[in-house]
Formats: sequence, C-alpha cells, structure tokens
Amino acid sequence: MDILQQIVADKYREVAFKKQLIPVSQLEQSVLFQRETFSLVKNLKNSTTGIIAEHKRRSPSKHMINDSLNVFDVAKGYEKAGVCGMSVLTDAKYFGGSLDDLLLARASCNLPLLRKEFIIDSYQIIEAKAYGADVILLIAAILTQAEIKTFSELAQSLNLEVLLEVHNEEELQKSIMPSLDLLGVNNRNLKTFEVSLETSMTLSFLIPNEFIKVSESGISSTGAIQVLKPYGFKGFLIGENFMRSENPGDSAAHFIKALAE
Ligand SMILES: O=C(O)c1ccccc1NCC(=O)[C@H](O)[C@H](O)COP(=O)(O)O
Repeated sequence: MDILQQIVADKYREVAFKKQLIPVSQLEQSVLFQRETFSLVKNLKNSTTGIIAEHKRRSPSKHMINDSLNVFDVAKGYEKAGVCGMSVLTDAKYFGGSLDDLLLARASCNLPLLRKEFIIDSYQIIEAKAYGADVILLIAAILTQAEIKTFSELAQSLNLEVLLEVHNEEELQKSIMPSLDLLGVNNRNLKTFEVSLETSMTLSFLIPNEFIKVSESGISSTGAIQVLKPYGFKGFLIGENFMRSENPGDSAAHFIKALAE
C-alpha cells in the first residue's frame, strides 16, 4: 500500500466513526453553516500575486515542519500579509491538523479558507461548511468521476467553491466538469513525494480557460512564481516555505513584497 492508499483507508474508518458521533443534522445547525462564504476565485482574479498560504504542522514527506505556532496567529499574520486565501490542513494523523484549526482560523480572519483534507464522503463537505470553510479540495487521484461530480455539486449547492487537484493528464481528463471552480496542479507526486514544477507547466496547456489555475506544492521562491505565471497560473499554494519560519505571516509578507517589486 502506498502512503496515499494508507491515508484514504484511514480516512474511511475515521469518517464512518464520526458519522455516528455527530450526525449531519447536527452539523447543519452550526451557526457557521448558515454564513455567507468568502470567494477565493474573486480574490485570485483581483490579485497580481495570487498567494494561498497554508497552515501545515507536519507532512508525510517532511515529517515535522513547525509545531510551535498557533493557528489563530498564523491566520492573522497571513491576512495582514495580504494573501488571497488560507489553506488549513484538517487531517490529524498525517498532518497534525484538526477541524478546530479550521474553526480558529475562521475566528481569526476574513480570508477565504480552504479545507485541505482527503475528502471521500459528502459528510466531510457538510463538516467543512459547519467549521467555517469557503472552499473544499477534491483530489482526483482518490476519487472516481462520479464522486467528483456528486461532491462538487453538493459543495456548489452549499456555496462552497471547489478546488480540484490533479497530478497527471489522466486525472485531469476524467475530472473536467462545470461544477469545479479552480483547477490545481499538485507539483508533488503524492505517492513518491517527488516534486517538480514541470508538472504545472506541462498540464497548464490542457486546463480549459474557464477554470482558475492553481499551482500547488514545492514553491519555495518568488522565482518559481515568475516562471509559472506565463503558463496562466493565478494561484500559488505555499505551505512549508512559510511554515518553516518562526513567523509565517511575516514570511508571507516579505514574499509578497518581493513579488510585487
Ligand atoms: O506534503 C506532503 O508531504 C503530502 C503528502 C501526501 C499527501 C499530501 C501532501 N501534501 C498536501 C499538499 O498538497 C501540500 O501541503 C500543499 O500543496 C503545500 O505544499 P508545500 O508548499 O510543498 O508545503
């Protein structure tokens, strides 16, 4: 079993258990479930820098990144830095995240929040809305075409935007459908952890123009963004590069200032 298969197997067990603990009807009663969401698409369209900054404590590829920060301050710092949106990892076992992280980020800032999760069940989409997310991630590598359609249409009906993530042409071809808002190319192979910006460049030509293109992972310099922009990317998802610093907000602010110069 590769790491992605392991994560997904654990996720099925986790979600089955949670469904018994907290029924959907209870999630739908959350005050946050009724709120108006923020648009990441709108922010990216109006931005010249396009940074989506991530809260990421650890990962299967890098193990520990930064365990000494609190998500409330990180979210405030990212908002002050002028990022377009924030990604919050909510997986506990492999990334050290939680739904409480999402809730705290929501309490701390008015940025569009992406729930970064391995979504395999509609329940997690309802949960995302109930805990303050504006955008959900769907990973083509772990979903069938029918699941992508069902999950993205559910998200749309809840006014959540959908970022569909692909890593190769086959995943892209099976996924393109009108219920998606953003198409993300993950530069990291989630099975081997190899990272290459070439993945974004190659797939960019195959992504229809109606979708906002986002390049994800392994972006560690403003130079990388200058390289990717001509390929039509409007969004750049950055985790480790900011989270490695003592103050991710300051790190994002310096990055954005350097990009704008
Ligand atoms: O980051 C990992 O090691 C990883 C492993 C397996 C599945 C997903 C993984 N990462 C999720 C992400 O997509 C990244 O956190 C995100 O794109 C930011 O990447 P980076 O800037 O390289 O931290």
